[in-house]
Amino acid sequence: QKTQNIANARTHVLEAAQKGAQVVCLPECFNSLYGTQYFSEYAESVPGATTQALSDMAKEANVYLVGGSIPERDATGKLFNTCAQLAVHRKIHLFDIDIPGKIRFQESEVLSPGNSLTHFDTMYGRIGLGICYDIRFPELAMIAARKGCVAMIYPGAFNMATGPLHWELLQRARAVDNQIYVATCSPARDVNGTYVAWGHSTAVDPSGTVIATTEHKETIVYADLDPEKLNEVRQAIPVTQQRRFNVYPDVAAGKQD
Ligand SMILES: O=C(O)CCC(=O)C(=O)O
Repeated sequence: QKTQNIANARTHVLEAAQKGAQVVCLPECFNSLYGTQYFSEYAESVPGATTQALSDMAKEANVYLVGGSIPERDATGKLFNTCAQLAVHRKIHLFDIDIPGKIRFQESEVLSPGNSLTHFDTMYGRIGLGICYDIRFPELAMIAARKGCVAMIYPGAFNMATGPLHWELLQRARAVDNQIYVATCSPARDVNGTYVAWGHSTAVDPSGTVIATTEHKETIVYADLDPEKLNEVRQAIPVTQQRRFNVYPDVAAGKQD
């Protein structure tokens, strides 16, 4: 299954590149099944076999590749949900929720959280990373934007309960608050799986408009990042220059608790 998932990723990365994509993102847990019962079985070291395969396919396709995420096992045996290509981002906020009658999921039963923010530089601008549940925490995108990121990318797998409620809303919120692009990449929906993903990989522009999206089947979603659009939005509604950190010093200081 893992080998097949990696081969499938390679096929799609090459196809995306062939159609002109320059930055490509894979879904959350793209090489494994998603569920606390599966992470240990699929986990591997970073760097490891999957990250090597990602490097190879990025080179072959000649793209910047955001490697979705994979279950990672570190040297001490701890497990993480990790995006491991270009930059290593370990999911900071573990997905622990309990909506009675709908969904209970406790990543923290088996995973440990990452403890640092991640961004990387490309020739198209600086890009920030988060994984799925991380998108619910506006601080990541806010800090990324303040560090000059033009986009946030979130590999993610929302579900049938929270997907319709919040998936698009959160992307548009992160985009409009920070006047950046936001892109998400979800696994396709498998109704026979133990975790049924919402799908709907999407891209949102800095004005908060959805510029590309899809339903729940396997596909590739394409969008253009336009530096002019960033300037236009930031000049028209200049909130990025109008912040008054002296009025909210806690935010300015990046206060923890
Ligand atoms: O925040 C949600 O509703 C879903 C999050 C999730 O599926 C994840 O973090 O993997």
